Amino acid sequence: MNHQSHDIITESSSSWEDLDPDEFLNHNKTDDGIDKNDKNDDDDEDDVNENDDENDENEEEDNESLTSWTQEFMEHWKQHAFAVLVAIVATVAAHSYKKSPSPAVPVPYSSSSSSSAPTLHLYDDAHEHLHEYTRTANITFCDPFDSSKDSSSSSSSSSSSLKVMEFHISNEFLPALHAHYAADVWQDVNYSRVLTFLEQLPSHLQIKSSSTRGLTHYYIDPSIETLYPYYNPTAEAKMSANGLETKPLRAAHLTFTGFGVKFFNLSPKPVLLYWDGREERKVVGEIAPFESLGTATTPGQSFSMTPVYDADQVVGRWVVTADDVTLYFEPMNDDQIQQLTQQERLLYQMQKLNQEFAKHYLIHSRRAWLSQFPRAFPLHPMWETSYIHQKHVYRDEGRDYHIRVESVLPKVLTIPDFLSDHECEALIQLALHEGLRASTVVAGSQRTMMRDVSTRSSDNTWLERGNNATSLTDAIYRRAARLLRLDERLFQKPVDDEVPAHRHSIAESLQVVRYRAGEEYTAHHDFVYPSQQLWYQPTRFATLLLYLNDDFEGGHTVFPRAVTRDLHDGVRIRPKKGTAVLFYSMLPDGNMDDRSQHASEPVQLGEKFIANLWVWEPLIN
Ligand SMILES: O=C(O)CCC(=O)C(=O)O
Ligand SMILES: [Fe+2]
Repeated sequence: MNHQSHDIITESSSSWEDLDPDEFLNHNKTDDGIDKNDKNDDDDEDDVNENDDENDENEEEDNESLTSWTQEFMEHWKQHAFAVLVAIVATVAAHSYKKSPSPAVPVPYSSSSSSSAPTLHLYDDAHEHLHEYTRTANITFCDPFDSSKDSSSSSSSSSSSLKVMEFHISNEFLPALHAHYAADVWQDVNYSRVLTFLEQLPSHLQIKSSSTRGLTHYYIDPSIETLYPYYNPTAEAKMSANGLETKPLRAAHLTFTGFGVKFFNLSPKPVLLYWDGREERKVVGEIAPFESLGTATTPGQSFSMTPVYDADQVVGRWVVTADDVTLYFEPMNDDQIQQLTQQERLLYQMQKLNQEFAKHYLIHSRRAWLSQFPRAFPLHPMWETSYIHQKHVYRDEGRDYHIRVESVLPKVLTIPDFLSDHECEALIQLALHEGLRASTVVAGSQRTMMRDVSTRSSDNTWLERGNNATSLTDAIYRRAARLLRLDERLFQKPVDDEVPAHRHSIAESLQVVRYRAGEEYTAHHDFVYPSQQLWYQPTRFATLLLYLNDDFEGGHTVFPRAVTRDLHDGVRIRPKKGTAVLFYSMLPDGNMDDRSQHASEPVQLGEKFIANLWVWEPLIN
């Protein structure tokens, strides 16, 4: 069985330093021969409560197997050095899987069909895309004393948008790191085993200094020149007093100033987060102890926090700016931290570990870390978005589909004629038949749904695949899977009572939305912020937005933060019946893409119909 190596090096070793980034990136995909414990893959689908029950039942058995597990864990880490060696070989083969193909020299406005034929990722069964999953897949650790080489500068690959980065973890947070590695060995989907056996979590790191050095990769924003490879500064030169001056390319200054913020509750009590308006405050959501909650906002906005059961006692207030978007409610002093239960202390440390990583990520990438460390890089493939207006063509069921890159930062692509007129009309009829209800937005770390007309004023309904006695939705799911280059079986719902459940889905039901005149969806992100206790860190990875009509005015889809040379309002897409918009909410380094923020402008006249198909990574929550 394949399992990724856990790359904590306790003794001075130069082997990892010699890896180039490609090797480093993939060397976790090593068969190190360690058997995982008995947890069946089918457990992946269990929800949190089911897992709790199962854990109670298995507690005795678990206690017995703990010693052998500990040995296994020890063995596992000892084999590290060997794993690295094997990995160097393995990476050559694995190279193409994790990395986007080397960008060919861009040819402006031409079809690049031959280089972009879709490779479908087919699996023997629908779980296979997770067989090698570990949460720590893309990090590795090394001896802090071995500074014989400066890893951060040595290994960046010109063909890759990912660059090696070094980060440091204070030793006080090492138990949290051990917990994540233990979760990998246990495949502990909700950390219930980790939290039950935390006294026995092995601590194998013999660290002699005050911090541990780790390595991972971060995504580098392509430069503005990269986005316009066909830009000719000489052709656009202008006359000045001293003669001809070439015009450098500059990114347009954006009028929209919004961004995502993430609030952390580093206290053992649940709290409520509020958005403070001039006259009233609105609940954004509840944040469970040691959990977080994110939302989209604008500079100068005030947020406040109260205990759940005392709305008058404000315990924190923040006026947000784009420079500081991860905000902590951290009321405990050292004594209070010591008084926490062991479970609470571990959860606290896990958040502190994430915070420490986030600082390093920000320094390197200049982006806020909105995911939870450790977060594996996305397993799903992404279409190459090397430059604006790049084109791809792929063939599906006997016809060509043309893709055009609308934006690189964020990654937005359009596919005209993805649906036929007849399919668009049939989907609208199906939705009307099902009945449309007031749209809601996700709120709180418990992810409850709330109506908020000031944000999203539309109506919607959900169309399940196959459950509508029609092959229409089924055909759309199949086509969407092929566009995303994913096995269409990953888009199937588990069949009720199927034992063992051979399927799980990474796609939500199709959501048909209707906007009437005046209705809109203000700038938001489609990704969600998963609990730090979820091993898979499930979140929305990509959105496929389908325009079902265009006989209305207004209602453009806007990416107000898209980087271009001249569009101050970002990229605006005029709805066209049958066109699909595909955009990614994640970056290749596992971070959420803050720039993926988007909106539906108000409809001015008539009614706008769209369908959303959300695809999750690495699986649906
Ligand atoms: O209607 C649109 O153009 C955007 C819809 C959207 O962003 C959503 O439903 O999440
Ligand atoms: Fe959206």
